[in-house]
Amino acid sequence: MIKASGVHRTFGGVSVLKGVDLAVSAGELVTLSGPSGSGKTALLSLLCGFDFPDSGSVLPGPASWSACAVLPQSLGLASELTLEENVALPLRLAGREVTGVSELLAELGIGSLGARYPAQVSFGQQQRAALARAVVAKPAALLADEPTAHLDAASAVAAVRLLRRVADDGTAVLIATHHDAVHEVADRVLLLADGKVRG
Ligand SMILES: Nc1ncnc2c1ncn2[C@@H]1O[C@H](COP(=O)(O)OP(=O)(O)OP(=O)(O)O)[C@@H](O)[C@H]1O
Repeated sequence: MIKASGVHRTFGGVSVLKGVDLAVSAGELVTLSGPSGSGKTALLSLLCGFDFPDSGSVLPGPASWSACAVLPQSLGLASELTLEENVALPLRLAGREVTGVSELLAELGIGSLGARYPAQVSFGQQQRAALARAVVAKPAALLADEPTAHLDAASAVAAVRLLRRVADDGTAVLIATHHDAVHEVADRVLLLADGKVRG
């Protein structure tokens, strides 16, 4: 479950989020649209506990990869680990068997790059590895910020198909995106504008 109730957040005296309410249930894929600078990234940061609201409450907040996986715009891959090791990380941290890593990389078209380090692949390839890392542990919640922003059309199709399947398998998925291809597979499309969520 992903939830925001009455969330307010001000940066440097500018009120960006002015009472945001939203809820995403297990098995639901919800997209968040809104103009550049409307606060989509700020809201995802609050929901995953990277930041804290001035008032109001959020779920899940700070959590493990298995409870809430995050695909930030900056990706956050560990530079000292190969792509394969990055993707395996949530499973290792949870003490779980490492399985499904090469299948995910292959599904996203980067099956031959698993032994490379992030600096040795393109940003779009890094983005696909970060997506694989976000879904590998079948998290209860998944927050993705512009997950197709750096992908070509074919790679974006594979990414969108994977995100939809993850939701169908029971994860609550919230995606900030400008891409129609992602909105098209959503159960609901929300709009963040003037500091509030509608839709
Ligand atoms: N840590 C911060 N410190 C100061 N201002 C911030 C901070 N985080 C966000 N902001 C401001 O909050 C507003 C919303 O930014 P945010 O990145 O959330 O927008 P966005 O909707 O994700 O935009 P985009 O679609 O371009 O990614 C912007 O005006 C931004 O400058």
